[in-house]
Amino acid sequence: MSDQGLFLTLEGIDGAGKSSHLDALEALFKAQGRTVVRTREPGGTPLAETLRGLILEQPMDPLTESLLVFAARRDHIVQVIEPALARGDVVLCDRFTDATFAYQGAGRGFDLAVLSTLEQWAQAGRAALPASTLLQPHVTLWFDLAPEIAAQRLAGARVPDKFEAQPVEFFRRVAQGYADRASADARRFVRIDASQTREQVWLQIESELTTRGVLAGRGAG
Ligand SMILES: Nc1ncnc2c1ncn2[C@@H]1O[C@H](COP(=O)(O)OP(=O)(O)O)[C@@H](O)[C@H]1O
Ligand SMILES: Cc1cn([C@H]2C[C@H](O)[C@@H](COP(=O)(O)OP(=O)(O)O)O2)c(=O)[nH]c1=O
Repeated sequence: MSDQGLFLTLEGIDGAGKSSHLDALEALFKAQGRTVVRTREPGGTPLAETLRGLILEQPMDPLTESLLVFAARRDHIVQVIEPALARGDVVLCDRFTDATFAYQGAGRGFDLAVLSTLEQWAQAGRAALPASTLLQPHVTLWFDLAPEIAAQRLAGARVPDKFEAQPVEFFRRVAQGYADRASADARRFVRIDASQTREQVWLQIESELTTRGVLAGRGAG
């Protein structure tokens, strides 16, 4: 029997601490004999990484931002994510469509129905799934942290990009956007209490993945 691919995403507001666990997650799956494709959004292909530079640095209106995010995602899905899942790999992706609904939707206040339409268009005509089926992660680790704490963690940690420079009110809306996505899809979302220490956060991740059978063996998901 061939392995099934596993699509695992990490989400949360900037500074929630998700990037701090990518190395350990990759090592965890590799130790189980899985091939891991580690990637990110916006990005993950040469074209999408070019678009990432524009999205993170250039001022633009919310529709332009959404179109670029979905253009990058289309390329990423077609070139990287679907082929990896078809091979049976673990796709470990730092952000995916939930981030668009949280940042462009809740954060910027852009129309959620238009985002849903763009989501469908960005996935139209893909080989691996029927046209009516949207590619979604199997599991999403949602790093939930109060925006004030995230801002404290980020202060001085790195040069802020366009999003990280937003005021705390923006991140309150983004956090609410994630909470709404999580309650609408409670089976997929795993809430991680990101206010704890790195070690405690990691223990939560391991425990949740084990409980959900994701680490139970090859092909789980
Ligand atoms: N559990 C934690 N407690 C305190 N600081 C943390 C924790 N996790 C990460 N950090 C620090 O917070 C900052 C943001 O973490 P990072 O992993 O880059 O967040 P994200 O990828 O979600 O934006 C970094 O300086 C990191 O070292
Ligand atoms: C995927 C995605 C990211 N973003 C934003 C969220 C983040 O602020 C930024 C990049 O995310 P991230 O890679 O987490 O940033 P960093 O490398 O600085 O930790 O892009 C959107 O606004 N919409 C999207 O659809």
